[in-house]
Amino acid sequence: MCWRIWHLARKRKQIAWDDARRLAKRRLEREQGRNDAADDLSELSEGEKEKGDPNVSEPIKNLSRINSDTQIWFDDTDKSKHLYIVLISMHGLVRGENMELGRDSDTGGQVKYVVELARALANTKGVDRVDLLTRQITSPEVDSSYGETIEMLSCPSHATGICGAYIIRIPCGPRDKYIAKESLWPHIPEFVDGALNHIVSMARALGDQLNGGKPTWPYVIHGHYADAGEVAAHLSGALNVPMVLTGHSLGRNKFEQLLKQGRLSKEAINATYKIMRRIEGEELGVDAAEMVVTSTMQEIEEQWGLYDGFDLKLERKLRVRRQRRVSCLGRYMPRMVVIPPGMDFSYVTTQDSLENDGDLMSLLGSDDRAQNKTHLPQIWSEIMRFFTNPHKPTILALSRPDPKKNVTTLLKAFGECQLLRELANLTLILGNRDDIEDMSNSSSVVLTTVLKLIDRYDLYGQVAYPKHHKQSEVPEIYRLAAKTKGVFINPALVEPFGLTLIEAAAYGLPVVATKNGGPVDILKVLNNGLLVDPHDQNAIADALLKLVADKNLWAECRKNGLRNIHRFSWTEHCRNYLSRVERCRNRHPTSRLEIMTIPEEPMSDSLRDMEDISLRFSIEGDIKLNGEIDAAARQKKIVEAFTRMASLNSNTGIVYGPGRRQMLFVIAADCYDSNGETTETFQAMIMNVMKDAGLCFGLGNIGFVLLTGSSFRETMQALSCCPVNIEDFDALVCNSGSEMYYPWKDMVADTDYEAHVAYRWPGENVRSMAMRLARTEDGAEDDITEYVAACSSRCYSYSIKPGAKTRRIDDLRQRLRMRGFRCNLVYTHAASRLNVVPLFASRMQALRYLSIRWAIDLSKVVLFVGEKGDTDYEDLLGGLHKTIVLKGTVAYGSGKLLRNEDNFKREDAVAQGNPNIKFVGTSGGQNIAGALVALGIK
Ligand SMILES: O=c1ccn([C@@H]2O[C@H](COP(=O)(O)OP(=O)(O)O[C@H]3O[C@H](CO)[C@@H](O)[C@H](O)[C@H]3O)[C@@H](O)[C@H]2O)c(=O)[nH]1
Ligand SMILES: O=P(O)(O)OC[C@H]1O[C@](O)(CO)[C@@H](O)[C@@H]1O
Repeated sequence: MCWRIWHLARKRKQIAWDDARRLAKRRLEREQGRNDAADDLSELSEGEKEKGDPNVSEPIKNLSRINSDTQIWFDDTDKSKHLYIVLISMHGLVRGENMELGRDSDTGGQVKYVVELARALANTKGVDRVDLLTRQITSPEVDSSYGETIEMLSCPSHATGICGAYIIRIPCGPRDKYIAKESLWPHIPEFVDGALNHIVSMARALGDQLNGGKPTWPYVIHGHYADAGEVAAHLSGALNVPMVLTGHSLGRNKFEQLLKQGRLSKEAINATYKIMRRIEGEELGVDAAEMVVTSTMQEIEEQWGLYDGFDLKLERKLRVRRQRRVSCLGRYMPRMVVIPPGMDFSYVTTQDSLENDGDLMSLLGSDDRAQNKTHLPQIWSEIMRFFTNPHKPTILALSRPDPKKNVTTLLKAFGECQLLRELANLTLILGNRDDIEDMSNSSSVVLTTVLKLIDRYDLYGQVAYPKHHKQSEVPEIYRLAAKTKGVFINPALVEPFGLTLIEAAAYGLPVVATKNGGPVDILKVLNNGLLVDPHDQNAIADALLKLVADKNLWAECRKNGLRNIHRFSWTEHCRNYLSRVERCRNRHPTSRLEIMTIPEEPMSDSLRDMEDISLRFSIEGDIKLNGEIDAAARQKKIVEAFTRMASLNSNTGIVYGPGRRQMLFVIAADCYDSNGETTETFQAMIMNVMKDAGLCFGLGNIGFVLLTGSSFRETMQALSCCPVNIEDFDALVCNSGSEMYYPWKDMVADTDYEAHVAYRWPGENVRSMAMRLARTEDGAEDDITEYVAACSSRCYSYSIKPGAKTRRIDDLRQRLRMRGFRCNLVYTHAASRLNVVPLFASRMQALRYLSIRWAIDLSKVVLFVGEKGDTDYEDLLGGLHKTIVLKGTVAYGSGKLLRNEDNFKREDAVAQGNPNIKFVGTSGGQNIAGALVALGIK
């Protein structure tokens, strides 16, 4: 026993020591990065003063507006915009009515936030349509409403009851399973492709309806939480439209808090919460976002401030340079703005602000109506039945059953404070449950601990913990607590914002709240309660006692909360939000994306679908104009038309350049020998794929694309040894996705594509820095040198000396981020070469670009790869396309230089058992044909 204790203590010490070392190292690296950047940016030379930053398109006089709270949306100009806005909240069970908040740790404030935001934005002048994209879940474990492809959000405040806000459900991952947010990561590429299909169809349909046939691309794509932040980054890159990010809750912060608790090692935290994968999603969101919306200043300074890609001082410095129209030397930081969420006041009544406890008296049996309690909310009796003395004030805690909400410390505080137990009851609303055994592991641990603590302190008759409540009953729960002159408490270890605090204030309930996170800012505005250290149970008990026992303080806090709650308004949020988005719109989709493909012979199905799309919009128009039209029947029709529209692309063939194509075969096998020279397997593999394609489908029906890490010149050289015509390729994508050429168009480079991916490219500014940072500390000067022959304006290539050590991709990317440089990095040629390309350039993004331009359904694309490849190999495996892995074609990959496996594992990036991937033994015809049959495409 002694030995075990000694061993445990030693282990704890070791964890603490390792973490301290890790943190110190990171801090040092960050400091170095910031100093580097600060040094470069410190002087504004005469030359720089002349140069304008290419990323700044707005005139200086407008820039001040972004800092101004007085100028708001549509103060000044054109009110006849037709904006299409895309919001994404990937995880959780999202629906417009009867939300299942608190069902598990995925279903909380964010679900409510995004649905209310979608409604409020759609209700704002100038906004035509808002799509809230989320994951479709068609599992018997959950309600069938989560499997509906489209849900029209009702808007009670709108005269017609609808406002143009929709929830669009995109399938990804296993169709019949609910997947917790921690396990969604490998399915992100599939969600991106599905979302892209939807957005493109919608942009074209809206364009037909409102814009004379010119697609109405999203005004902004807004990702919520790390997972959707990553989705939004890819989508905004694919379309070149502005991106906004809201974190809701941040991984680095959660990680630090969990380490501080000292119960779990870094490895255990990572295994449970996939925290490093999540942090990378957040960093990528910061790389790509024009703007980050936060709920409080604390979130910017103390939470986003922990990220490699953000530094408040550096961001300010860059902003000043932009305002002075001085070059930012290729560095970029997103603008962070505080726009707190609003409250849905439709459930708040004037009674809530009045001193009136009549209903409570009747519930408690002390007035004339005691015999007739039927008019009282059911949930009141559900709570009151727990209490021996229901006349006491109730302390209310309402949260998801998540360990970080820290209700166990609250129970200890209550259980161990005799005076508090005498003065008050405690009500715990912790989601809904039928059987604790059926809850997710973390939720059932919370509930079990709660029950054990109630038993330990013998709190029977003093604590209520009802099993069920509906969303519509939540206002009644706050109301009841207010009527008993109770207090709301949020003791979370860290609370990024805290919607429950503004809800409590709106119903006249004073609060005690954690001092870690958003509540600090909320209480500054509302001044309706006390802040506490959530780790200190005595402080919690003292604060509760103060508010319960001091009638004047209680009344003062109630009054302040009610008086100031209007500061949290969705209408204001939207006006402020749109004004700020308007100021950061420096990127626009290339006009190439506007090309609509016309089927050679118009298909009757397609025409019918087109009619349906128009029908759908006229239906919406009807509903908006005449409230009396039967919304339910219309909704059904809309869904039918929408579903047919979604399949529109797949019904048409692909028509472009050289002719009509039914499918696209994309060759992306990285065939290099150990020296990085292209092997003969490359030519043999191309020949076989083309031969097999011809045998299966007839050559003219298949389009071919090559995706490679080689330069254009090297690619041409390698293909010239191939007994196939270069013109047989419809496109060559070179230098790891940064350049695109069309052999059927005199081999010209697609300059639109280059412009499309160039956004945020630091160009010459990163050229020598990338090389310097890629060397390890103990490396020699000539370990890595520029490989000029492969360089181009959008790709810097570097040779790596055989046997030399270089930094892994994740390490190098982190160092560049710390200096404000945003790039995509790829090791290619069997790790003998590094390509530094624009952030939005990649082989996968090139494929997405072609899919939009040529109106290709991505599920009709077959990608041929080896068993390994360049460091972007993993990116090629996920998505809607099919993949055939040609075994034995690639002997040497670059994968070992991708990332430190301590960070996150391959299974957090690539979906296991993906049915869209088939392996074939050799590239022989029978095998490829067999794989195509197995993939359901022959
Ligand atoms: O049993 C429950 C538990 C919660 N809720 C509701 O769910 C929401 C919970 O929101 P919040 O208290 O803000 O916490 P989280 O669920 O953790 O939400 C995340 O996202 C919110 C919106 O950004 C932020 O306010 C939070 O700080 C952040 O942790 C509130 O509307 C509650 O009324 C219920 O209806 N029933
Ligand atoms: O940081 P964590 O623990 O993942 O949790 C916070 C998140 O939980 C949820 O609130 C559920 O709504 C997320 O959507 C939210 O943003």
